[in-house]
Amino acid sequence: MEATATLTLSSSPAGARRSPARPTVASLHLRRVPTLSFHLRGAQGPAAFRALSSPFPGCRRRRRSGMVVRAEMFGQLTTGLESAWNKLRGVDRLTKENIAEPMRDIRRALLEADVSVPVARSFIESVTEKAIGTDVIRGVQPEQQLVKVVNDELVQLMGGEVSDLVFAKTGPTVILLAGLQGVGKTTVCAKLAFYLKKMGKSCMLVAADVYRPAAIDQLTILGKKVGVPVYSEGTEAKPSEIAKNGLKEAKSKKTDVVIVDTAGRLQVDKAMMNELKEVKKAVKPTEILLVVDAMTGQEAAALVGAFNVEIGITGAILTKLDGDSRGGAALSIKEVSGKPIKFIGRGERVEDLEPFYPDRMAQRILGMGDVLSFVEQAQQVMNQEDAEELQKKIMSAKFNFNDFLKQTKAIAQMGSFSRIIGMIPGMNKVTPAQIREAEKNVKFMESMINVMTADERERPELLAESRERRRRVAKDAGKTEQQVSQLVSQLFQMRTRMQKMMAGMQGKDTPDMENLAESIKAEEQAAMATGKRRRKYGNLRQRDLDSMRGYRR
Ligand SMILES: Nc1nc2c(ncn2[C@@H]2O[C@H](COP(=O)(O)OP(=O)(O)OP(=O)(O)O)[C@@H](O)[C@H]2O)c(=O)[nH]1
Repeated sequence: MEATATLTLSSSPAGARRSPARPTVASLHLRRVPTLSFHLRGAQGPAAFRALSSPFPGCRRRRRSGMVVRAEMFGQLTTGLESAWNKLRGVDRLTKENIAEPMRDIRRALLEADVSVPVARSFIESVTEKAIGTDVIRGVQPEQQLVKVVNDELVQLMGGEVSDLVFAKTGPTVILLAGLQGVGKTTVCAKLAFYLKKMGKSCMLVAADVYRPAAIDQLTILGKKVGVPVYSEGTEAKPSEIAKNGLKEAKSKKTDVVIVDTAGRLQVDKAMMNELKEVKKAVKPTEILLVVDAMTGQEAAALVGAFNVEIGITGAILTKLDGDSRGGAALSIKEVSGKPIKFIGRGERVEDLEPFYPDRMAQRILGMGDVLSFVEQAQQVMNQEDAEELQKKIMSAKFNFNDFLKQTKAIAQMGSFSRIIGMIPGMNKVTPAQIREAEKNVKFMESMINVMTADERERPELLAESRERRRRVAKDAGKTEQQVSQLVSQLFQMRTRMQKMMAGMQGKDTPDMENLAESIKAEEQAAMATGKRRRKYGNLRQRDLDSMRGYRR
C-alpha cells in the first residue's frame, strides 16, 4: 500500500469507528467528506481492501488498484435488516422459535449501526414481544408483518411524532445553538435562518463565538448569503453580553427569531458549560438546540444527554447525515437523552436542513424510500403549473427534450442524484458508481439537447426520423451520430417507463421499482437496432419505434 497512514487504519477499521476522540486518518476523512479513496498497491492490496471495505457495504473496488468508499445513509442497517426478513421466507406464522435468528440479525445490525447495547436490547425485546403476539393476517406474509412491527418500533425509538420548533408568544424567539467544535453550528445558523425565512419569519444571527475569529467572518458571509443581518461585537466582548445586546437590537427591529451561534470546544468542559449557562441566563432562549455530528454515532446521543443534564436543552440538530452510513445517532438520541431530534442536516448547502420525521426515517432505514420528502423537495423547486404540465405530458406520453431539461434542472436544484436517490423506493440498491455514472450522463445528454432546434426538442420524433438531423446535432455537440441516436432512443424509453409508473400509481399495475433502478444502468447502455429499421432509423430500438408510433397515433 502506498500511504503508511492508511495502512494503520486497515489493520483496525472497527477501532477507528469506535474511538472518535482519537480519530484515525479514516475517521477524520469521513467527517469531512462522504467519499474516500484509497490507493492499494502490491501483494497486500486485496487483503487491505477486504479489511478497509468491511464496514462499508456500498464500497466497490475500482480497477485493480483502487477503491472508493461512499457512505450511504443507513445503507448498512438496511442491508442488515434485509437478511433478517430473508430468514422468514416460507414460514406461515411468527413464533418465538422462528424469529430468534432474525432477531439476532436485527440486533447485530443495530449494534453495527452504532446503537448502544441497552437501546438495542430493549428494541429487540419490544419487537419480539409484539411480533409473537400479532395475529396472522390473510394475504400478509409473516416477514411483512415483522417489517411492520420493526417499522412501528423504529418510529417510536426515534421519538414518534415530529417535534416542531417552539416560538415565543411575545417578542423575538431566541434559539441558542450549542455543540462541540466543527459539528456544523455556524452552518446550521444559516440553514435555520434560510428555513425560517421560507416560513415567513424575519431572522437575525448573533455571533457569540468569540474564540475563533474566523467564525464571525463565516457567519457574516453566510448571513449575507441567506439575506439575514448578523449582529457581532468582535472577539473582545463577553458572549453573554453580545447575546443580550443582539436580542435588544432584534427587539427594536421587531425581528421574529434570533439565532445565537456559540463557541465549540474539542470536548465538553466546565468553561464551555458555564459560558452557555451565562448566555442562557442573559437571553432566556425559547429553544436551546445541541448540534451533533451524526458520524459520531452513539457518542452523539450521550452528548445530548450530558448537555441536557448540565444546561437543559430542548432538542438536537443532527448534522452530516449525508456522510453517515450507520445511523446510530439518529436511532439513539431520543432514547438515550429523552430529547427529540428537531432537524437533520444532509449537506453543506443552506438548503440542506429538514425537520426530522421519525416515520419517514424509519421507512428509509427499511429501504422503503422517503417519497414524501422527495415530493416536498420537488415541490420547492418546481412550481405547481410546471408540475401539473409535466404530469399531463407524462400521462399522454408527450414528454419531450424540453421537459427532460426542465426535469434535470429541477433535480440539480434539489441536490445531486446521490442525495435524492435514497428517497425513492427501491433505489437504495443503486450503487454509488451507478449514481456517479448517471450524473455524468445527464451532463453529456444536456450538451446534445442544447444544440437541438426548438422544433426538435418539442418533437423528438423529428430526430428519430431524420438521419440528417441526428448528424447535424452530433456535429454541433461534438458527439457521434450513434450517441445522438442513443439519446433519442432513451427519451422514448423514458416515455414508456413513465407511462408504466403512472399506470402503477393509478392502481392499474404495480410500479416496478427494481426496473426503475435498472434504468439508471440503462442510461449507459447503447440502444442498438437491427435489420431494415436500422437503415432507416439508425440505432433506434424496435420498442422505441413502437412507442413513438403510439405517440403519433
Ligand atoms: N457533509 C456535510 N457537511 C456539513 C454539514 N454541516 C456542516 N458541514 C461542514 O462541516 C464543517 C464545519 O462546519 P461549521 O459550521 O464551521 O462547524 P462549527 O460547529 O461552527 O465549528 P466551530 O465554530 O469550530 O465550533 C464545514 O466544512 C461545513 O461545511 C452537513 O450536514 N453535511
